Amino acid sequence: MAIINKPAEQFDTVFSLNDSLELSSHHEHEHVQSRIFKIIVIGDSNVGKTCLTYRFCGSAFLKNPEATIGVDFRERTLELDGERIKLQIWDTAGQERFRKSMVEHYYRSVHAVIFVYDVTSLSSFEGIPEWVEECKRHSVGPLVPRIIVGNKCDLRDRREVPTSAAQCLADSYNFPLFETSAKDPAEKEHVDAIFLTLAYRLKCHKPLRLKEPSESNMRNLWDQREQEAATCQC
Ligand SMILES: Nc1nc2c(ncn2[C@@H]2O[C@H](COP(=O)(O)OP(=O)(O)OP(=O)(O)O)[C@@H](O)[C@H]2O)c(=O)[nH]1
Repeated sequence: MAIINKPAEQFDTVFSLNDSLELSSHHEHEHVQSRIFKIIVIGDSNVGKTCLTYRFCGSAFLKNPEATIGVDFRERTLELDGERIKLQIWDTAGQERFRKSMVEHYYRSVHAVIFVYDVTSLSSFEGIPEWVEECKRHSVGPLVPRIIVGNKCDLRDRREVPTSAAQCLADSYNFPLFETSAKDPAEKEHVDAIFLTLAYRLKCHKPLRLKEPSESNMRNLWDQREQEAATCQC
């Protein structure tokens, strides 16, 4: 199952699997400039944020992911209607102790947000409003596109969050809702659709060329992440 709703005023283009679309690795055509968009993926620990981003950027299902410490960066370049769009995806840590020093970085200059919950975990779904609040506290404005994603739909017998409840919540925020599975290979296109929906939305509404974060900024973040991993007591 993929796109559940599509409120027109929030998302005037929702990616359809029939749209013609070219995807390319970011190693190709390095000389061609792309517009770059930062997307953060947030939600409770263990809901599958890493697996979803890995599925989108690397195609496969990541079998034994470790808890994210700080942040992991992945990116994928798309060609949409002849324009190159680079999605820089920030896979954030769900565990509070691994987020602490990074939170400000997550939200700085963010272009879109994906909230993830696990359909087999009611508490992860009930946590979504708190994640929405956290975005607000960090000044993520109302025009920043947001999507709610229910992951792990392959675990049909263990579902705790009915689609109707999720739809209700999504409607209350006027965010699109997707349900999918990072694990089920048949859902790969639907995982793509989540990111592509955002890419289309960003492409159509952000005409400015955005600056890519400098190499040194990215290095600083990585250094911070390494330090956190080294001092972690777990
Ligand atoms: N059955 C099933 N398991 C999944 C799916 N996605 C992720 N998992 C499993 O859920 C667990 C957590 O996945 P992660 O992607 O590491 O979760 P996360 O949200 O990034 O966790 P943190 O890094 O702690 O925030 C792993 O054991 C995955 O194998 C899915 O779609 N279906």
